[in-house]
Amino acid sequence: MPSVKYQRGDMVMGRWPGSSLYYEVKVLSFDAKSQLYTVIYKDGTELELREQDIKNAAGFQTRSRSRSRSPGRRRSRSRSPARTTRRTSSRTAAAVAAAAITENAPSSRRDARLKEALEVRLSPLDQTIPAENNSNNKHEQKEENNTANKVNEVEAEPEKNQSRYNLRRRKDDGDAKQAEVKPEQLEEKEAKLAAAPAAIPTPLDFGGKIGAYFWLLFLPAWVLFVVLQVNLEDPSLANFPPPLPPLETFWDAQAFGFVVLWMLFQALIYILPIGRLSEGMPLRTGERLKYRTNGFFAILLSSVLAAAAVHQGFDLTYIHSHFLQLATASFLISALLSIYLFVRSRYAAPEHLAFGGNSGHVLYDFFKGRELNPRVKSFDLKFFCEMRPGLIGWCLINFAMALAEMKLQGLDAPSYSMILVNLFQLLYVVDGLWNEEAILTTMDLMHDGFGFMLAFGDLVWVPFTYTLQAYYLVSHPNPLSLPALATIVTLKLVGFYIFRTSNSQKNAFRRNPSDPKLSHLNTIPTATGKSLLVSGWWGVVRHPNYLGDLLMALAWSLPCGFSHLLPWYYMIYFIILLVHRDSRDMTECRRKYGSAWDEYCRTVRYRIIPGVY
Ligand SMILES: NC(=O)C1=CN([C@@H]2O[C@H](COP(=O)(O)OP(=O)(O)OC[C@H]3O[C@@H](n4cnc5c(N)ncnc54)[C@H](OP(=O)(O)O)[C@@H]3O)[C@@H](O)[C@H]2O)C=CC1
Ligand SMILES: CC(C)=CCC[C@@H](C)[C@H]1CC=C2C3=C(CC[C@@]21C)[C@@]1(C)CC[C@H](O)C(C)(C)[C@@H]1CC3
Repeated sequence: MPSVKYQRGDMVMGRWPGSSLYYEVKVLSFDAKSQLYTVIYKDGTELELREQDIKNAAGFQTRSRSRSRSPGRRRSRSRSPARTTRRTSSRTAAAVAAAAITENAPSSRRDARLKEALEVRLSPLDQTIPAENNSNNKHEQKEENNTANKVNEVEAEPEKNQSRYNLRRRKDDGDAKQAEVKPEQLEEKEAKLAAAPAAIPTPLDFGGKIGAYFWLLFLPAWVLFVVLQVNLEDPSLANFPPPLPPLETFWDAQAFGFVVLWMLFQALIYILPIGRLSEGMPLRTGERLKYRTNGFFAILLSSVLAAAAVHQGFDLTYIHSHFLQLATASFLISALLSIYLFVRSRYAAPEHLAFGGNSGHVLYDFFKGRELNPRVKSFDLKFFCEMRPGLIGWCLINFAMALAEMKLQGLDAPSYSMILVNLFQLLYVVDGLWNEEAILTTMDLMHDGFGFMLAFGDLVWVPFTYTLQAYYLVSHPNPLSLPALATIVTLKLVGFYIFRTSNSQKNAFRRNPSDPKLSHLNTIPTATGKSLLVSGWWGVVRHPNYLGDLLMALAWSLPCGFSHLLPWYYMIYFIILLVHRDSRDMTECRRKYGSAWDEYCRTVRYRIIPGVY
């Protein structure tokens, strides 16, 4: 080692990056080029530190009980960033370190330190991950996991340490004078580190606080607008403001009753001990929740119920004639549910909140959702709402629109356009329910809190705006030529193929990275222990599933023709939604995977449309 301040073998105190915690470490080497020391903590964790993050052990006061213990040794009372246990399993070291600061620093210093902590980058050390590992079928052998579990392995067998991390600041923070806090003063607070990721400030999505006000007002207003438009002979954006019906027409006790009954019926099916119990992805706490994935059974039973109702003489066109009242009832239920979710989240343990789910802005948190997986016993509210009442309701409403079209147009059978829209969307929903387990690896289930956005999205937005094409066709017939029909069907099938195979590929890989069926795919390892697919569909664009979904959306609008913009609403909304979702996901993945994500983006250059975007 060249002549530098600390020599190989020196026992010194190393600052845990982004925090004011110092632990005893041994210097392993110094890299003159990067000016970084590689140090090893007592639990076997290796990090790269700058000189100013290292102090002579002599400068620290000693107390026999705990001073010289490494983070990994303080079993009983504290957890260190370096030795997060399974309770904190999916947190990156940077996140943990950031949480440490929120707990330890007085508020005046806290912001500056948090900023610094969030600028820490976690990336794999090149020398521990040979270049050929980067992209040649080396799926990680274990269940996808994380820093914490790796660290646990390290503790058990330090000599087999495969998980080194290189923590560097993105920007040099110049005068980062850290108040030294003695380790023993921090023990109790450290114990809380595992629990506080939601407290880490993350950039606010959706326009932040002001955006939340806007969306809370705009989304219901937009649903009202389109629902009122679709009834008009000539729906247009220019009809603004639309003629509002009298206030009392919005409320209909019977419609409300039907919506409640529908929800209860779906809830009943959900709790039936029929169908698989699937495991969700590991949570921060290391826990894996179980989900009853009997969605396909639910849609079958719902179809039987619908058929029985028609058979018994129930006129399903009621749904068409009471659309506004049913939408109002669903809106009320989603609003009540959102309030319940917000209130219960105040009592939720911090580790149960979504990352960034505690911004401190009441309205923003209410909108975005705080709790990640709110459950009443084993009843998972987010999973249920996302997959059942709204999604299956969407098909029921479409079917009712087909009946309404026949009734109003005096047809013996629904039009081709109506049949296409019904079949295409039914296929989409049935596929989603058949592959219900795959939703457990989507953003909504893994990252997003459950609040107004999703409650309203699932219970109002999906059933009452995704059905607009069918509703539109009831009173705006659009005959289709055979070539047009064949083209639309082909488009739908191509889109569906891309959508399904790419989603299944990712889902299978996340569930079992060493699945032999995927062994031909190349991957990039990340410091979290998870890898990223870099060939197959996920090597074509970064969101192949969005591409397939967009092609399908196109096939849903085409049968409605080009006379009005309204049936194209879904397509336009969907482009905006997916582009925004892609950028949210990029931010989230960059946070999680650091330089490995950048490498993925360099390798797979386009986001959704190859060669275009
Ligand atoms: N009809 C509708 O209204 C909507 C439909 N959708 C559809 O739902 C489906 C799910 O969408 P969504 O949840 O947004 O996104 P994805 O299913 O694409 O999930 C994104 C996550 O996948 C993982 N990932 C990203 N890149 C890779 C890679 N190269 N290799 C392995 N894993 C990777 C990351 O999570 P990690 O690494 O943590 O596993 C990332 O956060 C899509 O098909 C979408 O089209 C979505 C929204 C609305
Ligand atoms: C503007 C607003 C209120 C947005 C909320 C967005 C939600 C409507 C969507 C977010 C992700 C969704 C997914 C589906 C439906 C729409 C929402 C809830 C989905 C269940 C549709 C069926 C698919 O097969 C799917 C399971 C992949 C999909 C998952 C994401």
